[in-house]
Amino acid sequence: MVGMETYGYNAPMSKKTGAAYYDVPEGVDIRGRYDGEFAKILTRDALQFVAGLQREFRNHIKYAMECRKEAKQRYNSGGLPGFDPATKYVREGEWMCAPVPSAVADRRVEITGPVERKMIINALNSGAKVFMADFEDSLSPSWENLMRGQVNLKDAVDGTISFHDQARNRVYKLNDQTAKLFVRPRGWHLPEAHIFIDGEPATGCLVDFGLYFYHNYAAFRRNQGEGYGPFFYLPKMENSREAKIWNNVFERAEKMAGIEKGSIRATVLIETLPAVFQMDEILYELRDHSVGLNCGRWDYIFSYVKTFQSHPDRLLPDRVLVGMNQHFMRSYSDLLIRTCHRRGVHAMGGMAAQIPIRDDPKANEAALDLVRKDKLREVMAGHDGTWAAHPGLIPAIMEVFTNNMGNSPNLIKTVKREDAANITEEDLIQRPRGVRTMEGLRLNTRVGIQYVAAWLTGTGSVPLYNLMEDAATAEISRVQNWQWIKYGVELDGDQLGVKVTRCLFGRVAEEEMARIEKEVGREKFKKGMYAEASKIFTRQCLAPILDDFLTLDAYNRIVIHHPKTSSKL
Ligand SMILES: CC(=O)SCCNC(=O)CCNC(=O)[C@H](O)C(C)(C)COP(=O)(O)OP(=O)(O)OC[C@H]1O[C@@H](n2cnc3c(N)ncnc32)[C@H](O)[C@@H]1OP(=O)(O)O
Ligand SMILES: O=CC(=O)O
Ligand SMILES: [Mg+2]
Repeated sequence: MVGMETYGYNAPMSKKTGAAYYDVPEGVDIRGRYDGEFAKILTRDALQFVAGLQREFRNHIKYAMECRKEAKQRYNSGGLPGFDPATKYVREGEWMCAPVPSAVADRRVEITGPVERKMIINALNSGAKVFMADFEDSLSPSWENLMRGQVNLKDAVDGTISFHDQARNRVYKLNDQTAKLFVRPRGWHLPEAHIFIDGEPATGCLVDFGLYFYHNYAAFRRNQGEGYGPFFYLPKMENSREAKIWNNVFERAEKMAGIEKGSIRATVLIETLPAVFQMDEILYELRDHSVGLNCGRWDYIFSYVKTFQSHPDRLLPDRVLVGMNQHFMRSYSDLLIRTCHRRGVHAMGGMAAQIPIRDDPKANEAALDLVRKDKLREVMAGHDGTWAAHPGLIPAIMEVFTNNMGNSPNLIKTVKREDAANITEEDLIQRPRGVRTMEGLRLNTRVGIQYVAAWLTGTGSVPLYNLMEDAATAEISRVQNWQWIKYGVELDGDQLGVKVTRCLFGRVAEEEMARIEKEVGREKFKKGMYAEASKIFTRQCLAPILDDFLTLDAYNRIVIHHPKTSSKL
């Protein structure tokens, strides 16, 4: 029998097995591993709150997911996404979002990263104005990662977080001045298979939001938000009806906490193609709770392919060629700026994928230069701030924004971008230009497999070939391969007339696996999950019907139920 102290003081213990289990409210069942630290998060009251959210909103969420399917069918039958005539009055109406709280008026550089303990401390200390703590693109959503993430965030908000790196004998603690914390829960589509509510897996984002909100709203408002908060980033929405659900979730949370309506604030990532036609509508639904929109450029590219999966006339060139200089990407960023500033909130830029290259000063300078150029384009266009993937990039990005923003904390009032009012539906979906090459196919495959291998072993963002890779960038590799195979595209950049076939892809996948083994070394390759990753990735690239998300299939491989030590339904 395991001792009580291992499990935390008040843990209920099974008479039969002597094992501790979570104390859950009626209808809630926890199937994840028991841990005394997790039990401080998974309290009866916090779970009651999450279950309340699930019960109130589950039918709305199901309906919203059904609507996504309907829209997909329309696009798959040749339809194009566009502005909704029924909500013209919202787009043309004169209304404003609630004023931006002063605690987050200045967001010129935001660092992002998974909710890992050391990274949270480093990010909060990084000198960035905001830290976006991520349960999404950069986190592999294992039970351990999610629950440790909640523990870490609670300690961070309390100000007590520390980390002892034993190998380096270094202790990490928070500085006096830290970045403001935003938390990004998962997207609506992801279930949390370790928590069942009324016999069904909980909605992942309601678990992330609910547990974090419940445990932190009071301390956050005291220590971070100057009376506002907590603050959130909301990912992967496709339609304003999804924003409306979030708005209702926020109102319910505020009521439970007894705090003013409009306390919670959120920035929505515009990172699906359908959502770019709904930006006003999304802000409108969240107008009491909004602090802007963000150009989630990587998922946006993924969504372009997904939306046009049945449109062989809109195939992507090599992934490296799909940047912000493509007309459809620039139009999206410009319209986002105009929309946000017209409604009085931040228009945030996106992530440059470059990271510092430690062992090659020349390559490092070239990477930094690309980041500077990308950020200069953003600030000159009117973005109020942007994302950094790594603390080493912050000084350069800060300098670019500070030198070009004047003295104000943001550009909301000063850069209106009225010219962007002329952006048309066609501008927003214009075919990307560029060539396709064998190296493009190979790189997608090599990156996709290595990313999935990392994800299966608990790491959701990795450095690969000097770039940051996460779930969004890996999705581009997957769907681009799928699209090229499905339509048998010619690799026109190589001038060899080679067409992408299932057979060619099979050979490429084999050869790239051999290359990965060589690069990572035989030992690591054997111990890692490369074979499983290759199976998942290649199956999805070859699937007759495109899977909606890479991580939905892979998720089944990281779910670990512990029926003996968990709670009882
Ligand atoms: C498409 C999107 O959604 S973008 C947003 C989601 N993606 C992300 O947030 C990616 C965030 N970035 C990362 O995860 C990391 O930077 C990686 C994986 C790309 C590279 O990480 P590493 O290989 O650890 O980088 P590196 O070894 O250079 O790190 C140096 C130090 O910086 C820290 N660091 C690196 N990135 C971050 C970060 N984003 N936040 C905080 N600290 C960081 C490391 O922890 C390390 O700290 P230490 O010196 O105290 O040990
Ligand atoms: O979440 C950000 C993105 O680019 O995707
Ligand atoms: Mg994203």
